[in-house]
Amino acid sequence: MSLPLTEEQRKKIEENRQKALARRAEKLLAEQHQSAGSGFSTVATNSSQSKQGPPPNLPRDPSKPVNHGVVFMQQNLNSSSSDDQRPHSHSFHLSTPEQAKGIWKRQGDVPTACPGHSPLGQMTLTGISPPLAQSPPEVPSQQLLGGTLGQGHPQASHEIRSTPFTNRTREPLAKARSLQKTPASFFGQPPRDPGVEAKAVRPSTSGQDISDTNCGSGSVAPGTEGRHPQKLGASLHKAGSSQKGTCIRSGDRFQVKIGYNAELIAVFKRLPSRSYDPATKTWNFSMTDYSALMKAVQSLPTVTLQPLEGAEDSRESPSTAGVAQTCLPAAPSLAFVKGQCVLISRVRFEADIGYSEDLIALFKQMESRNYDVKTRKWNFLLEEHNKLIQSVRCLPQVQLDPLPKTLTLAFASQLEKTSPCLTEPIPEADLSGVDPKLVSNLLPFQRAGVNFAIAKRGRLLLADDMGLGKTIQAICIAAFYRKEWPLLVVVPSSVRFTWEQAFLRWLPSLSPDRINVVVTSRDRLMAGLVNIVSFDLLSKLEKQLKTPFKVVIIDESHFLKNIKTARCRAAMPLLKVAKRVILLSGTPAMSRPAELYTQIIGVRPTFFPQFHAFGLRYCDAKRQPWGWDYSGSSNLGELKLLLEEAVMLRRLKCDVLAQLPPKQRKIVALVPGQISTKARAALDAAAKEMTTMNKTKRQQKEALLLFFNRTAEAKIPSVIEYILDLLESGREKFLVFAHHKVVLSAITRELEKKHVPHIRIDGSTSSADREDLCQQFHLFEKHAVAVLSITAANMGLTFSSADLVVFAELFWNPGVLLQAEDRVHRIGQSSSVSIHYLVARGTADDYLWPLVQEKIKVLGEAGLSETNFSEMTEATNYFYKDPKQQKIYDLFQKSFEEDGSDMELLEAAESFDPGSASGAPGSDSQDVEDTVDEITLMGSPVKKRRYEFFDNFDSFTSPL
Ligand SMILES: Nc1ncnc2c1ncn2[C@@H]1O[C@H](COP(=O)(O)OP(=O)(O)OP(=O)(O)O)[C@@H](O)[C@H]1O
Repeated sequence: MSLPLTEEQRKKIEENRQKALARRAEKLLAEQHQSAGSGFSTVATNSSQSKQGPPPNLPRDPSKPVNHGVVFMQQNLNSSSSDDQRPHSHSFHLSTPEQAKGIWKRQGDVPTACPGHSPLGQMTLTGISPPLAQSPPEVPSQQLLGGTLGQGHPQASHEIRSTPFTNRTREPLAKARSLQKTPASFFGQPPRDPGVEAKAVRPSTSGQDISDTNCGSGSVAPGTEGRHPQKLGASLHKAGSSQKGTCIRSGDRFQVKIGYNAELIAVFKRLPSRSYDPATKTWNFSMTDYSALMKAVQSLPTVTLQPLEGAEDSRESPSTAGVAQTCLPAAPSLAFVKGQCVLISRVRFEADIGYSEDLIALFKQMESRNYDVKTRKWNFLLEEHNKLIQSVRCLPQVQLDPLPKTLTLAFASQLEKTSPCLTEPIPEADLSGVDPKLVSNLLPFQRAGVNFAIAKRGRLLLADDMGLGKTIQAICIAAFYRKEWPLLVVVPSSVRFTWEQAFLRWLPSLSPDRINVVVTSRDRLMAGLVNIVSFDLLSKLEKQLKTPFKVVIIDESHFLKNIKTARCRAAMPLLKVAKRVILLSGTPAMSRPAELYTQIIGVRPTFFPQFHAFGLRYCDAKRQPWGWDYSGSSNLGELKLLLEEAVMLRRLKCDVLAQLPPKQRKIVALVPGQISTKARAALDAAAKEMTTMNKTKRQQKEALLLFFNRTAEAKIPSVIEYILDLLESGREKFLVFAHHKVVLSAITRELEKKHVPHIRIDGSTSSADREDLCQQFHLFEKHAVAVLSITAANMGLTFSSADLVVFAELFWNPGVLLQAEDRVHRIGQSSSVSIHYLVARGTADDYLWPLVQEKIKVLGEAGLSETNFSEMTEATNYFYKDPKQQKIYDLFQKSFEEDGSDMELLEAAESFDPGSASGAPGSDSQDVEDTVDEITLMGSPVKKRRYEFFDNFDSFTSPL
């Protein structure tokens, strides 16, 4: 076993070795000069050219021999720091700026023509990239980095792969790599002493060598010349055989992690700030010695040191700034990092970017800096955003994208502020010009909503949860701008008349004849002061518009989510020119942020003028073989902040529950236009029958029953349309009560067709099944509909997982209706319950509804009901006052109140067959089929089945 060498012995050996190397290098230099003089380039030069060919556009003076400035001088460590004494050889110069420019342009095409421009993930002698600061403007940095595939910062390399230059750079790179593996074969010579090879091609660091000229950097700024690339040949040899180590920053010093290497240790020992840590067995140095070390390492053929990440650092070592500039190969491409600023609160943004030492040094100069240990990201006050971005632009190896312009505009006040203020109070709007009835009825959160809208100058997306009273708020906001009317209200067709009722209810000052409900495409869109139109009719009528509406309300604005639809194409131009835009939706986006885009630009047309920019930031846009995929989501926190700041107001039911009544009832006035001609004729005939004189009591009741039954069949299409609108609006779970089997069947058939999960409970459902179905409904995850018979499912069942009940039909006994409502409004229900009564004008509903209201009132007076329907609904003026109508109403009232004859009526209803002219059992059902087929909502024929209304009869007839 031999004893380890002493330090002195090692030193001696090393010195001898260095001398030998220097002698061999000198010898080689002489040989090279000889061959240059005879018109041949160095071996390396020849090889390089022969493999890659001369650059196609490279201006070249054929009279000048190509010499790659090969340097053979042994580097003197003692003088390395500032005084580079290596000889230079410049036998090829670009003499004109055009030549230089041409070369830069060529970089992407022939990257290895300038081998030193192959940037590195780790610094070896393979060549050092020129700093990006030196890059001519027309050459993207990625292009310059083209040779770093897979070696640089992951993001940077990703960028490179996605550029068109990638393919062009791959081939030469592959060549270069293969050269690295087999340098000898590349040079067409047997392997040589790597040390000699390395030195043989060492470029000058103080002057311009051949690689400078090839890269067109003929006029190099003095301070940056040290960054010039090394010769390919030298690096190839070194990369193939060197021992690899890393420099690691530790406070204001750095340590070198590497295995034992005698040459290196000799270098270490010459550095004044050296210190050896026996615990970690590593050497460490002051930053002032960094550049000297790196330069010295360049001359060691057996060592490759990965530099400090992001090291450039003339700042770090002012005393050796000159050294760093001349000797230290800067590492812009090595640590190239790319990222973006992202908003994280109303007043702060974070830098979402990879690690860069320079960048962190810069972050630390920001007064408002804050490091989030959880996200491991730095964040700052918005007011420092512009300053930070400007400073980062000085770091060539960093690309930090600023916040998008839309955000800087939306948060302009925060960007300019000197002291942050989290919430600025929204001023109380002066509503003295609005009908007092409306203003006094606003709940506190609704009033706040109106204030918000007016603070936003009447342009907003009011996205309150369903049932929170968006209608009353929208009417109030629009009324605030009444001087700018006529007003346009665009709504789903099933609620056109509900809106009319709401205007009548809340704005008594508005004469009913000033309201224009557009029903057909022949109607005029601007006939009223308030014009209510469906989405679909709008797209047919918008051409009528000569002057734009200044105030526009869009109900269920998520109907505009698809920019390609006719409804969206019709509405968007109107919103762009309108002064006030009030969008209403309880579910502005049901599945992805892309759905919000049209609504955002509806409110703020200048935000994200290109959808693609929006898609990239918030929809995680990805390029696919077929185009861009915008179905994802990204930066949602920022999107929410942007919406809340400038576009949207959203309150959830749970936020304002204390202000809400336990039940909110709403009358939905169904569109008469949707009752087919046949159904209308049948209804008219039934109504006429009722008013015919000289009828026996029995005949009167039969006529009434027929009218009731005809009403059911006439309402089917509108009912189904309303249910589908609810589903489209994102209503998740709700109950639909109906009385006639034909209605229940039409609904379930449609739900089946649309694959909507649902259950059905009617008189034919056994007791055991009822419970199971109830459970099934609870377990449905997303949307689901329970289709229930008013009389068979109004008791004993709990559906508290829903908070909406829809009555597709009215029933003359309000007790039954209240019981049905309470399937949802019961223990276990934590929300305010919404109840929608679908009422069709010109049908039996005209009489049933006032009857129900009247009865409830009586019950209330008797202390038997807490509910007063008329206070909570719009349709208080529903009742027709003409004598004929009055007669029918009286008939209804009498028939349903006299001698507890519900049983008799129900029996008659049970035997109703919608297809029969008389309503008598046994007739075919062609009539109702035709009715429904006309609007293609029903598929199969309605088959008559026995109704079993009476399994709950006790509860039905018993008082509340
Ligand atoms: N301040 C109020 N005073 C009296 N009734 C109100 C008030 N606010 C809302 N309502 C009633 O509550 C019911 C629900 O209101 P509205 O239809 O406007 O809710 P919404 O938010 O539009 O719900 P959706 O999204 O389901 O359409 C209506 O019958 C409405 O008249």
